[in-house]
Amino acid sequence: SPPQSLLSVHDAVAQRDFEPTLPPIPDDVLEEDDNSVKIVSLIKTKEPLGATIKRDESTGAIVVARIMRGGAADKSGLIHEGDELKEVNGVSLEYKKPKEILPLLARSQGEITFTVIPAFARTEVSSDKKKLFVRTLFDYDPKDDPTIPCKEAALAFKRGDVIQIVSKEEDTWWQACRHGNGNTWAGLIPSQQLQERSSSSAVDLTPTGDQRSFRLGRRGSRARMAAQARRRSAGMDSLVRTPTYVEVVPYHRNPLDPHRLVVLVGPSSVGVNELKRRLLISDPERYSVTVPHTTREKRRQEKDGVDYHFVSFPVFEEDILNHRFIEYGRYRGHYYGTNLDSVLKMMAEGKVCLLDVHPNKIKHVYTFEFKPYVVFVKPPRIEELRLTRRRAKFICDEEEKKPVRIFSEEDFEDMIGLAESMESRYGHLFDKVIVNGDIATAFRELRADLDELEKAEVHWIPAEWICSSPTRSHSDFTGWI
Ligand SMILES: Nc1ncnc2c1ncn2[C@@H]1O[C@H](COP(=O)(O)OP(=O)(O)OP(=O)(O)O)[C@@H](O)[C@H]1O
Repeated sequence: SPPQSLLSVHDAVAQRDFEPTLPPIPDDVLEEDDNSVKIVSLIKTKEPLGATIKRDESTGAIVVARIMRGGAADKSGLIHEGDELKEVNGVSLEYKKPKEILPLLARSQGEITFTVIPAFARTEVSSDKKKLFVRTLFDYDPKDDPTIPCKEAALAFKRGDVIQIVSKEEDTWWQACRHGNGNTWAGLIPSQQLQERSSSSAVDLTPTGDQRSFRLGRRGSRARMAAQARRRSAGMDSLVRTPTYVEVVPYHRNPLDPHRLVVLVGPSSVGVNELKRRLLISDPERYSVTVPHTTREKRRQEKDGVDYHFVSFPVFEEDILNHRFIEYGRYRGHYYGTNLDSVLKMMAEGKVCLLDVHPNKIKHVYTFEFKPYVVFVKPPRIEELRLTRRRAKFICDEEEKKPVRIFSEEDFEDMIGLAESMESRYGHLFDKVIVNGDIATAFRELRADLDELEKAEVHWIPAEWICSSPTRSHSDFTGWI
């Protein structure tokens, strides 16, 4: 039994300069998970304990990353790799970063008490980590599905819902249940293979040539003709795999973590800038945008780092080669661009950074470091565009004689067409869709959604952010105790 083995550990190590003991658990400590919590005391000398700790990115827990062979922690036999540390000398580690914990430990000498959840107990407690969760990328209503073997046994869902897959035994029908509403029974859903096979609709994969420029070239008549040609050829292009499900994992945001990057995308002139502007003025303390980089000369009234980051050609080009630019372009002989470092800077300042890019740029920030929350701004139906944009003017092309003009029917059609191709091509990356009909309504909806994001206990983020990031250097900070 555990006490027996601990005693023998005690005997084995009592002669040395540290002394593991297992004191009784005080009544007031963590009583809700009583049987999974263990209190461990070690006597610490000037020597380190011989362990490293890190923060588990998906749960936010502080866990033992490594036990160094032959070190004090190792010899005690009381702490193991994967154990979660809850408290040190009665001080809760919740929301603490490894680098804040290290001084706590460095200061202590003599008896040092850890409250831990052993790794074996943790796997039961947080077995959510083992479960398979997916975000659905299509609407599913069994009532409209003639192929489902039993409509009553099916699970309906809306695109964007998070569901748990409980069985993949059959190739055609999987079993899934909703997360968190207490319903434990599962329902049938189409398997990935089945869904891919049954939706034979072609998805337009043509590159959408409208590089959403950052305030530089606007779409001129040539671009418009190209857009029309693209739309005509739509459907003749290669088929893509239909988006079905994407694996997600829970992420519990530590209040001290940077805010998620908010990426706003949408067809040109749909109103992305307008919404961004309203967010910024609604709460300038909270929201911010990045300062672009440029190689052009600083004008007298401009401030470096405020209007632009003014850099030389070689510096700019080196950053291009190092993939530091999310997007960049040349205008009148000079480079302009949005650099990853300026995004990180805003995030480090505790701001909600708003980034406005073409959806084909999302991939540059599609990592755990940025945790992008992607909002797609979509035009309403054409009737509503006509009504709401009656008086709106937009910048269509700086090269044209009349760079600012009112919307034409053709502009509305282009906007809707582009929105459709963006949605079919990048829709799997969108966390939220806002229809920008009436601007006040769209803004309210966006603002409310971002407020909710701030408060959310669990964020469902793509599993690929956790699994395939080899260089999570600073978030996977390892502290040496
Ligand atoms: N819901 C709306 N109702 C009326 N006018 C709108 C609405 N949304 C945006 N506008 C107006 O439409 C014009 C274009 O909007 P905006 O500049 O925000 O587009 P954008 O998506 O940022 O375009 P671009 O990518 O080309 O810069 C602006 O004059 C803006 O005020």
